[in-house]
Amino acid sequence: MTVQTAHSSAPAGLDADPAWIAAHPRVQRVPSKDLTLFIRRDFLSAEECAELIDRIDAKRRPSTIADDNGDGYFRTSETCDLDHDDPFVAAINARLDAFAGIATAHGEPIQGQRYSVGQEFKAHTDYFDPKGADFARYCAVAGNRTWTLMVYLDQPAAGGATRFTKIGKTVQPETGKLLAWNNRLSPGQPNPASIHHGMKVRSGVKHVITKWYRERPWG
Ligand SMILES: O=C(O)CCC(=O)C(=O)O
Ligand SMILES: [Fe+2]
Repeated sequence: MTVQTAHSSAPAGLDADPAWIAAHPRVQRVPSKDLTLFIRRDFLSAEECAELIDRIDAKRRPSTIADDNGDGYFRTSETCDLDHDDPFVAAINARLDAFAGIATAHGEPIQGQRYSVGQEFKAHTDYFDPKGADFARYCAVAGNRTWTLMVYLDQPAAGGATRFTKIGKTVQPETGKLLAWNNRLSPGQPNPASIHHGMKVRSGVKHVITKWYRERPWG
C-alpha cells in the first residue's frame, strides 16, 4: 500500500494551480474577481521566522528597483539574498515550492526584506513591465514573474501592512502568515490588479521573505 501525503503528491508544474493552493489546510481565498490572492496564517513557526530574521539582519543591503522612476524614496527597505546552500533555507524553499505546486527550477532564490521605522515599498507590481527599459535585463532568460509567495516574519508595533490598492484589500503583518498571489491574468499577460504597497512601518521593525516564480527555469 502506498500512502500519499500532500507533499508526495505535490504537482511540480510550471505554473501554480489555484485549486491546489486552495485545497491546503487553513488556506483562505480573498474574495476578488480581479486578483487570485490566498492567505495562510502560521505557515512558518515563530522559531522558523526568528531563524530567517537572523540571516536577513546579518547580510542586508539597500533594496533596489527595476525601471527607476526617479523617486529615491520609492523602496527604502533593505534586502538580503538568502543562501540556498544553507540547509535551513533550502528546507523552507522546498515548503514554499510544495505549497505553490511549482517546480523548484522555476523559483528565484528567496529574498528577505527588512523595514525599519519610516521605510516602505510604494505601490508596485512584482512582474516586470514588458515595455519597461529593464525588461530584457531581468527577463531575457527566465521570463517574467508568475506567482509571488510572501511570508511575514514578525509584526511591527504599528504600520507595515501590505495594501493591494486596486482591489482594496489590506493585509496586516502577523508572524508566520503567508500570502500567495498570481501576477498574471493568463500566460504572458500581466495582471495590473496585482499592484500592492508595502506600507511604512510606524513603530518597530518588519521582516518578510519574498519568493517569486518565473515563466521559465531560473538561471
Ligand atoms: O513588504 C511588503 O508588505 C510587500 C513587499 C513586496 O511587495 C515586495 O518585496 O515585492
Ligand atoms: Fe511586491
